Amino acid sequence: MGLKVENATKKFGDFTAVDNLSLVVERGQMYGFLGANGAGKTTTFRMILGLLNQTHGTVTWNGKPITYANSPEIGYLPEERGLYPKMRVEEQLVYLAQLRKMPVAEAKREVHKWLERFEVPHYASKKVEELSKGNQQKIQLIASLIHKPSLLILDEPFSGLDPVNVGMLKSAILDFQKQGATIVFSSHRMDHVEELCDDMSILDRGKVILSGSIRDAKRSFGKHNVRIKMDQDLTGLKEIAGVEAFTKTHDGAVFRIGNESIAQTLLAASMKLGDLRHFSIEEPTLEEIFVAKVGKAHA
Ligand SMILES: Nc1ncnc2c1ncn2[C@@H]1O[C@H](COP(=O)(O)OP(=O)(O)OP(=O)(O)O)[C@@H](O)[C@H]1O
Repeated sequence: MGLKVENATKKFGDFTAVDNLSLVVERGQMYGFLGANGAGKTTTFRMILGLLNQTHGTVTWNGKPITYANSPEIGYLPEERGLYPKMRVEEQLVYLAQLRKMPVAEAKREVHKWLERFEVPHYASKKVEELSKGNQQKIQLIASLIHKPSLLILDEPFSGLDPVNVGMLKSAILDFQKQGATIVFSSHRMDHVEELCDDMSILDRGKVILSGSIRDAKRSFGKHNVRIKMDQDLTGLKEIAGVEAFTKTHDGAVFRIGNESIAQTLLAASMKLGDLRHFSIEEPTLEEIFVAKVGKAHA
């Protein structure tokens, strides 16, 4: 059960935007969908939602194809956003909830609950076009989940938001997952995906090039980062055999190593330079894995 995409392919003329893509998202999971610009994320979402017909393949939600009948179970925050600029916020959200079979009184209660939660209760009677981009995004998120869907698909939900609003939307999405929803979201921000998801897929030119748990991806990547904080210049240590990358930071440096034994060499060498304030061996970040995998696929 859950969301199952099997061998989905989408061609636009001769161009294959999504190529034989398969993925499974278990019920209750928060799943990250990553890929460079044009990799095929939005096209995949549109196929899942039935907004685009796939050239081949099948999509099911809890064992059934997604059709008009089960569409109230689904929520979608589209990349191109889809609010009516001239319509007032409350009127619009209630209308959208009703389309997904929610009774008016309940929809009104939910609208006010969400506007309060997002600290914009006074926007209920404003037209969408009067709101800033970030505040429109809050309304768009409310529109996608007000009817309490069991599957929520979010295309870049945090783009264009300031850090306070990112935090607000993240916590709302996490709470929604805790209530049992299955959530799939795309993002170019690997740190958001790392923070929120256990599992993910990385898409490149329409194909899945890495998928599974983020923890496994980190373990199998076989690289570590050594972070050293000290006042002395650490540039010379990048010449140590086994150091694959070196990044200066405001308070020291980070060294990428392919073998953990190099960490001991770095520790000994840095202690010779002076007083060490901090030394740690860190897992690779999802961003490093993404850059390495997508870069390798293009080499
Ligand atoms: N209607 C269409 N007709 C022709 N080509 C299309 C159409 N929609 C998308 N494409 C192409 O399919 C590819 C995948 O696009 P898609 O929007 O799915 O990528 P994406 O991963 O969502 O990108 P981004 O991160 O930039 O939003 C792109 O090369 C795009 O130009």
